[in-house]
Parts: sequence; structure tokens; C-alpha cells
Amino acid sequence: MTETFGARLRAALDERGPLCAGIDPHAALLRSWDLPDDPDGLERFALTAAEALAPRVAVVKPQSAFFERFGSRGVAVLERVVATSRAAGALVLLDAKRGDIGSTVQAYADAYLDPASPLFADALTASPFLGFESLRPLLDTAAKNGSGVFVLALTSNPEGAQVQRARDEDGRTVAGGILDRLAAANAGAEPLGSYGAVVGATVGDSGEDFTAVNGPLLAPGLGAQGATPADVRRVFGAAARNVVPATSRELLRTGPSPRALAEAADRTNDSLRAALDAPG
Ligand SMILES: O=c1ccn([C@@H]2O[C@H](COP(=O)(O)O)[C@@H](O)[C@H]2O)c(=O)[nH]1
Repeated sequence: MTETFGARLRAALDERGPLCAGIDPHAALLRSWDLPDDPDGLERFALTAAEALAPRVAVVKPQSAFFERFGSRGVAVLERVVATSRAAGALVLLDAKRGDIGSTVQAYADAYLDPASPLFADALTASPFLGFESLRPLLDTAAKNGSGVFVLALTSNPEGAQVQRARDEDGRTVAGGILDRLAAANAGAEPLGSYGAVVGATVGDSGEDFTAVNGPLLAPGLGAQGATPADVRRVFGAAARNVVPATSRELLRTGPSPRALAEAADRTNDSLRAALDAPG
């Protein structure tokens, strides 16, 4: 039987630490590495980052938008980044935040979560704002192929609160409803469910019980968006062991030296381990 994404992620986090290294090839970062903002520069940047980071972190998270901006040549680079990172032992979470009506969501599932696809990744980020059940084809395809889905719940940007903290007629927030549905989808999964929530490290006290999700909690916002390892600990409380804190720009700014990138990843992982292991 195929090992679940949740089981693979649990093992990777225990072995390599919690850090998720984002690969976001911003034009400004390419310039700061003395690379042209074109497909060749993108390739040098993204593969240098993948080769330096993927052997040491549990999860690599390429941001699809920065590859798509170069059209088919950019997507070809993304395919190489995914393959290089997986070959180095990292799990790849493709950050593309897909969401649509169910029949189109199935096509996204075929594109990203089917091992026969050139863009097959271990997991994909998804947007539930067309209705959580519209994501069902992604959840089912992930279950079939041992891959994962991370659903946006409380995003790290300040504008997210307007939608995500709105309340329904029972007084439950939109984000809370998404967490409840993830908890139902992960019920009984051991050691960890394969359906994760995206909850920014910047969100402060949300009043949510993240342990009930029984799945991974992707926490972007560390570094460039202002959150610290201590914030990650505060936001997630007793669910700290399931948190996967993500940082992109802060880490990538330490390049282009592969050694500097690797050392920065190790330092960040050490600080996160210390913060997340601390008593709550
Ligand atoms: O709530 C969210 C969901 C996703 N992201 C993505 O994470 C990275 C953050 O990059 P930094 O450079 O570390 O700020 C980026 O790809 C976002 O699209 C997020 O920030 N918040």
C-alpha cells in the first residue's frame, strides 16, 4: 500500500526539522544574486536554491507564480526544481493555491497530484473559497497517490481577515469551518493526516484549536512578513509538533553562495526547533 503523505511528512519533520524552505524567485532577488531577470537567471537561481536547501530541509515550497511569469520556459524550470528537490530527499509542496468548480479541480489534481504528470509534487496548496467540497477531487486524488493538500484557512496577509474571520449564522468563523472540515477529513489518520491547513505565523491569537485538525499546519510569514519563531510557538500552542513554518525571501537573501544558503537554513531550523520544543 502507498505510504500516506502525512506519514512521509511526519518522518521528514522528525528527521530534518520543521523548516519549509520557499523558493520564490522574485526579480529583486535575481538582481541581488547578479542574475538576469530572464529564464536563464531563473534557472540558475532556482536550481542553486534547490540543490543547497533540498538535502537538508523536510519541505521545499516553490511558488509557482514566479515560474509562470516566464511562460513555458519558466514552467520547465519549475519541473526541474521539483525533480531536483525530490531526488535530494525533500518533500515538495507546490504553492499554486488552486481552486475552482469541482470538474476543473479534478484537472488540477491530474496536473499536480498524479505521478504520471511532469509537475507531480508531494503536495499542493489549494483555495477553499469556492466551497470546501469543491476541493474534493484534490483530496481524493491525493489519498489515492499518497500525496497531500494544504488548504488556506487563516492566511498570513492582513487582508485575509475580512473573509476568513467573518462568522456564519452559528457564530463559527469561515476559517474555523475550514479547520473543522479538515479535521473531519483527517479523522483517525496516524501518525498525521495528509490534509493540511495554511495558517500564517502572523495571525496572532485566533482562538482556534489547531490540534483538532490532526494534520500539518503550514505557517508562512516567518522572516520577511515579520513573524519570528516565538510567534510560531504562540500561534499554534499545543499543536506545535505539527507546524511547518515557511520562509522564502529571508532565506534566499543569504544566497547566492550554496554554503551560505545551507547555513542559513540550518540556523533557522535550529531556532524553530528550540521555539517549538519550548513549553507552551
Ligand atoms: O497565507 C499565506 C499563504 C502562502 N504564502 C506564500 O508563502 C510565501 C511567503 O514568502 P516570504 O518571502 O517568506 O514572505 C510566498 O510564496 C507566499 O505566496 C504566504 O505568504 N501566506
